[in-house]
Amino acid sequence: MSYSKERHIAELAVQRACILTNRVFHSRVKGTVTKDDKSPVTLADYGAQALVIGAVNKNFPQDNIVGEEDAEVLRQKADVREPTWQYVKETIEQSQEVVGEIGSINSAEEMMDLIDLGVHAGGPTGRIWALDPIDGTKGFLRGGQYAVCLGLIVDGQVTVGALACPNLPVDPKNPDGEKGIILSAVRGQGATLKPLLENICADEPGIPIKMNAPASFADAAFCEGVESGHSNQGQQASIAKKLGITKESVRMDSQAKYASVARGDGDLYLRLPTSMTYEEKIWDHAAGSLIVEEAGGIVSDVRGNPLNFAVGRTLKKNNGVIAAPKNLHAKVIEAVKDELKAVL
Ligand SMILES: Nc1ncnc2c1ncn2[C@@H]1O[C@H](COP(=O)(O)OS(=O)(=O)O)[C@@H](OP(=O)(O)O)[C@H]1O
Ligand SMILES: [Mg+2]
Ligand SMILES: [Mg+2]
Ligand SMILES: [Mg+2]
Repeated sequence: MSYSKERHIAELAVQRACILTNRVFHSRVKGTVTKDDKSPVTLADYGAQALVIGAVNKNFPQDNIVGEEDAEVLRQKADVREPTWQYVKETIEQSQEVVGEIGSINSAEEMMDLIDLGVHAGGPTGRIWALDPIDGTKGFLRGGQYAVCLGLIVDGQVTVGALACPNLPVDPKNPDGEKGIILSAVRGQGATLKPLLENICADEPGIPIKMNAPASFADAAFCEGVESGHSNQGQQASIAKKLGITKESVRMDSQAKYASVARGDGDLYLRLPTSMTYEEKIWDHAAGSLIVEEAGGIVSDVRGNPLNFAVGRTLKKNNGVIAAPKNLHAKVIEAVKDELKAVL
């Protein structure tokens, strides 16, 4: 199968969601709510989830969806529901040209029902879309990196991925220049990049991207997360030292890290667990990991095993994530295993 329709719809869906997230970012009211796990969610996360699921459901009504958010707060709190609905409505009005392809949403009730289609349990069979409506919500709130991330898992394997990164520069050599890129991939067909424009433009073909293949670690740069609670930065620094990496790490939020290594801004992505009981979520890695693999890299857990997307809403068979060029991955895993020998 070519999966060209799935890729096209995924690209349109994440682009439309970014119109909403951008509007919310530039407004005073973000409607931030703290979830049970103490992490933040904003009305932009809810609005983006409704818009993306609307697009998926219109085109692939039989498919299952695993989305990070649910509509419980919106059903209880009119002061979160109403502004979210206003943003969703305005975003659809502002992107009329794609309503024919990715649909409209006609009421706050319908918006909440769409958000709640993301409850699927995941698993080894069938077609399952994994959606992170805003990955890096903390980064989004800080004005840092964030991403709208959508992956299609077919019989347990990530097969299509689209990643919109509104705050990554179009030209990495000009970090203060124009911002916003969209990356996508289909397994076996490579990964591409194009600018994320204000007016949705999905017919533009993307430019194929390739990861770097640095000859040695002395030339390599690694990226890691910003939040010290999300990955073990101390151990990451120690691994970098063991490998002979001399450059400072680049810290950024969200799957923008996968995007950066996929297009060659950086070479490695290290995400060592802060706790061996934390289960990474499939929506935090589906799209990004496929894009890195299709750009020529290897993505694994800290033991070197492939990420297993077939076991539910989390990657419970894995710990941590390592993304590296093919020629360096085995050496990185050796250093990681040495660093973690007390717990592995
Ligand atoms: N303890 C722990 N360990 C690992 N990961 C965790 C943890 N707690 C939360 N999360 C998830 O981290 C997601 C954000 O990842 P980032 O790469 O942006 O983290 S970082 O802020 O750059 O460090 C974040 O995704 P969003 O909620 O979509 O922002 C969470 O799903
Ligand atoms: Mg979250
Ligand atoms: Mg996330
Ligand atoms: Mg999220």
